[in-house]
Amino acid sequence: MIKALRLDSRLEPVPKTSPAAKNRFIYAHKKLHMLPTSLAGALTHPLLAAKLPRAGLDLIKGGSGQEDESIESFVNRRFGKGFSDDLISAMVHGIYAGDLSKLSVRSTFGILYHLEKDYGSVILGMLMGGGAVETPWDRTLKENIMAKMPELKTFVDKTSIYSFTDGLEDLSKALEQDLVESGRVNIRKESWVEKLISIKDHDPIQANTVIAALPPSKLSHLLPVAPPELIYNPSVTVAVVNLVYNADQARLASPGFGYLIPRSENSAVRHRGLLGVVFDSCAIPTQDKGPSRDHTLKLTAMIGGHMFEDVAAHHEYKSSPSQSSPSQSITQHDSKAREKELTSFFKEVATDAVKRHLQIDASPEIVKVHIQHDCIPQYLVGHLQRMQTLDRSLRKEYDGLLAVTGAGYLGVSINDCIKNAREVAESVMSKLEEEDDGEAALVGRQDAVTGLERAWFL
Ligand SMILES: C=Cc1c2[nH]c(c1C)Cc1[nH]c(c(CCC(=O)O)c1C)Cc1[nH]c(c(C)c1CCC(=O)O)Cc1[nH]c(c(C)c1C=C)C2
Repeated sequence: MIKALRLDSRLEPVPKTSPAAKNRFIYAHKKLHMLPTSLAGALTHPLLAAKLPRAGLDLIKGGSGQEDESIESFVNRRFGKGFSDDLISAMVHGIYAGDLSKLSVRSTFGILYHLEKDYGSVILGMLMGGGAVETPWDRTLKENIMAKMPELKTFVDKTSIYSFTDGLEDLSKALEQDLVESGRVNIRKESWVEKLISIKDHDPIQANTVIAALPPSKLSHLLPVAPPELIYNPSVTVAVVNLVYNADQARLASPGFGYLIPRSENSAVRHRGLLGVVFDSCAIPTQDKGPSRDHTLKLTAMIGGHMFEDVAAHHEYKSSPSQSSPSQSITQHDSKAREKELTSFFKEVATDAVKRHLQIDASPEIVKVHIQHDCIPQYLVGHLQRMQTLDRSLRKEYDGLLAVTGAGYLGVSINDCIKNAREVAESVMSKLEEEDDGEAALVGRQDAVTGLERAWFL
């Protein structure tokens, strides 16, 4: 897609050899520790040394036969209590901003679930090279892409992460421009969708099929019969605080991608919900093309996630102790005023964390706070089974007229979202092309496209 959108020249790859690729940290016991990059590294990590003997049980325990459970229960069962508190909870903060006691192990760390299922042991499975979860669609896509662009393998092998010159927004902007220029797509940004109903010969828009990329709970409001699976999972809110320091006054002692705060160190009170800090200037150094390059240190702190409401309530309670309870204080605040007050609180949390964790005493020259409401869906235990049920009900209730895609279903990462969207769009197109009368091809068939087909293979 990057090639098709002619974005190659704006690509900012970070090689696997760079400090950002090699050094990811966890803040625990008042200092930064390197995050392990492999299972062997995790098992011999100093933070886990005392727990290591118990972890060996994974080799002899056998599988549980459970369909799904929380990440915490899986890790405790296989490696012993305490394993989740540091490394695993930090990783869950750094991907889902989530609570590992609630998230589904099968939907978030599917590799662990499959290693246990296939080999009876995570360690053994890894040693035997198992675990990769690949659906038939993944295999075909990989084969097709590799055949068309063999040079991509070298890029993937050499690259840790990538962004674009003006950030990931470059991708959505280029996609929009390309679609509009093609003349085949009509983007209606100002239109408000009130209901999705199946009718024929009716204004204002007729469609053979609808592919909804809305968050599931938003989609549920538009449907006459909303499947309950659409409103099961919550999403978390994350406060993103960008900090810019003068590089003469602020240096990173340990260059790398950034650091994460594990559950063991965190609480709404002590670390005030800090999930982690990205070292932007070091993570993607080539992105800054302006005169500020090499003269500024840019950091991004992420706060809240599954702790957001607790942190906000605690802060509000502290700032107006006359209120009788934290929850009461939230409802009595006007939401705009609340957001403003929270913004200055998050600035303070971020600058204070940088001072204490990175020993940067200078004041930032620029601070920007964006509160990203409901930005990461939380796949709760049983998510995959619910997606299978949803797949069935979309077939039954909507006759193949409605397909779904987006972060709320089968993967929160941008790569997953693009892959799943491409898959559903291609399947819908090929169904329409299969028969002369495209509408007839999509309606009332068991092989209708729902966008959730892969839920049966994960
Ligand atoms: C401090 C909080 C967060 C950081 N990133 C995110 C949060 C909530 C969000 C996020 N990170 C990842 C994803 C999914 C994939 C994607 O779209 O790129 C999301 C939604 C990727 C990711 N980040 C970390 C790991 C181990 C992963 C998994 C894939 C990979 O290995 O790249 C770790 C990590 N995240 C953050 C930091 C500071 C950090 C490590 C030090 C920030």
